[in-house]
Amino acid sequence: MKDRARSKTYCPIYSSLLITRGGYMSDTEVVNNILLLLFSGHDTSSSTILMVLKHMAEKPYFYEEILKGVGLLCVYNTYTGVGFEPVMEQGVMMLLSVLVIGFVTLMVVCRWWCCQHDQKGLKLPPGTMGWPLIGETLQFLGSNEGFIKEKTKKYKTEVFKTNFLGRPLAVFCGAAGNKFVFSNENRVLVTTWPPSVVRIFGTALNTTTGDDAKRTRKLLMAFLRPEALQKFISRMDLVAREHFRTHWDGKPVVKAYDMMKAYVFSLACSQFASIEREERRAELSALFTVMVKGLMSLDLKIPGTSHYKAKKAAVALKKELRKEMEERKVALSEGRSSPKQDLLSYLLTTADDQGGYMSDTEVVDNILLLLFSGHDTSSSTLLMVLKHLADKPNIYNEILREQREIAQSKNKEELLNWEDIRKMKYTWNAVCEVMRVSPVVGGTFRRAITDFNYAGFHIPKDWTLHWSAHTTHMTAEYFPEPEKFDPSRFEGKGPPPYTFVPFGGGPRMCPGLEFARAEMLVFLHNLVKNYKWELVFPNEKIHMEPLPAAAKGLPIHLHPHQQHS
Ligand code: HEM
Repeated sequence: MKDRARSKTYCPIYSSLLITRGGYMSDTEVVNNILLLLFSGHDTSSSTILMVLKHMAEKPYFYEEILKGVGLLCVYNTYTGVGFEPVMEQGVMMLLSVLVIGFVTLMVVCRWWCCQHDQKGLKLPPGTMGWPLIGETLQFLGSNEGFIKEKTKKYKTEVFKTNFLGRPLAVFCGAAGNKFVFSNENRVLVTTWPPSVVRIFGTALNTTTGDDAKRTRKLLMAFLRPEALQKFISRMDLVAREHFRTHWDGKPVVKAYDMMKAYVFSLACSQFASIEREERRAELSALFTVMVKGLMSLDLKIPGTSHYKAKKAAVALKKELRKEMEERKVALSEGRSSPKQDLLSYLLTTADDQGGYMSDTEVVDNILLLLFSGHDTSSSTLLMVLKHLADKPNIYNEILREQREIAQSKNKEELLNWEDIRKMKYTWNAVCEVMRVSPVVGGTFRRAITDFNYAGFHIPKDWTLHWSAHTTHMTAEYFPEPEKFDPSRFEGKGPPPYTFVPFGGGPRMCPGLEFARAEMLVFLHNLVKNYKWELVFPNEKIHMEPLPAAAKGLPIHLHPHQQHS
């Protein structure tokens, strides 16, 4: 509060409220008093003026009395019913009109000032706060990409403000905005999620900050970094081959999105918790589908609503994962499981830098988070890849050429290895181009932990902040002819830093990037070398749930290559 006294430029209306008898009003008092004054200003004076006009119309010598210099008394008397006779003259009407217009203008200017400046009178980013309570939540959620594009075009600034879920939100635009957000974690901002999401994930990495997050990330990265993943590539290929044998081979039409979800979830189950039985994975997957669907919905605490169902599904999932964990502890103690078997064993047996171990709750919450991440992100990205490749035969043919070369360099039974993944350069560039034009995560949120300035604007503490992939990816300055699909953009050094951000950036960057890259490339290798495809419904609707999902499961006609040739 002392800062307020130091500020030289605060709004004149606010200033008297902020400094009183050597102490300061609390923020709540300030806001309540401003509300009271605006309310009083809104009705009392206008009602009085209304009465004046009414009496003027009825009482003839009212105007003369005002002219005699007893205006205030007249107003009072008029209000209390003491009578005058009407003498309506143009001069009085003008005087009153000026008063009314002046009053209304003052109110409008005050409202504008309050919207443009914070309590200290510092300049906030441009933008509108929408409707009371809901702000611009519906527009933001409805078309995140369109909303941000429109605002960026309108304000032409690196940051604009809006109101999301009843809270002020600053949206950072372009590479400079991304750089600021990704470089200032724990200094001026921290990652944030709605309380309903925090309650579901509990102690997992995405909901922790500061040293707790660093410690958890370090433990997870030991398992997810490229060096550690290398030995799992053959296992991924094995899962992929089995998946194609069971769900694709010999079928003329396949619901590709549903199948890809099953594939990535099988992999996550296998790599993270060695859950291998198909029926068990199906049970867990059904629970995940409910959880993911209601994760970001309003926490209404009413049975039947989607968040209520999501919470119940999360409780059931944690119960199942706890069972897996208890069985694993026994297996580890009896020597039936190795500490390196999968992520579950690794987290149970590996100490952090201080020699401490994750608690059981942390282990379960983090496995839940990784299974959740593995359940939807990569399958949504693959969905977009299949849609793009279906109508871009040139790109498909280049990928086929690369994948055939890799397949022909091995005998039929030999599984893929890390070196093969490294050779899939063109395929990865094409996937990157898909993620540029259709990123499945449009951006995430942070919270300001202190007041700060950005691009000449003041961002108050506790505001929510948002970085956006869509707008950056479609900026002609970074990606010439942004609408054109061109995988060669990623050749050589690729795009400049902070311009291509499908996995976020900085200390909160997606730790599953390498895992996702490997699982998507292994899948595409097995798909493209065997099949070409056509979309059954070329205009099939894509829903946001909250990640892109195909409304009908993306049915495709499969054309095996032998048939073609
Ligand atoms: C194509 C697939 C994927 C995409 C596009 C993606 C994208 C992202 C993005 C944008 C973030 C937020 C970064 C930020 O806030 O700066 C994130 C966070 C995260 N992702 Fe991924 N992800 C993918 C796959 C995966 C996979 C397969 C895993 C698990 C192995 C995973 C695990 C995580 C975790 C644990 C976080 C939270 C990190 C933190 O809060 O520190 N992701 N991901």
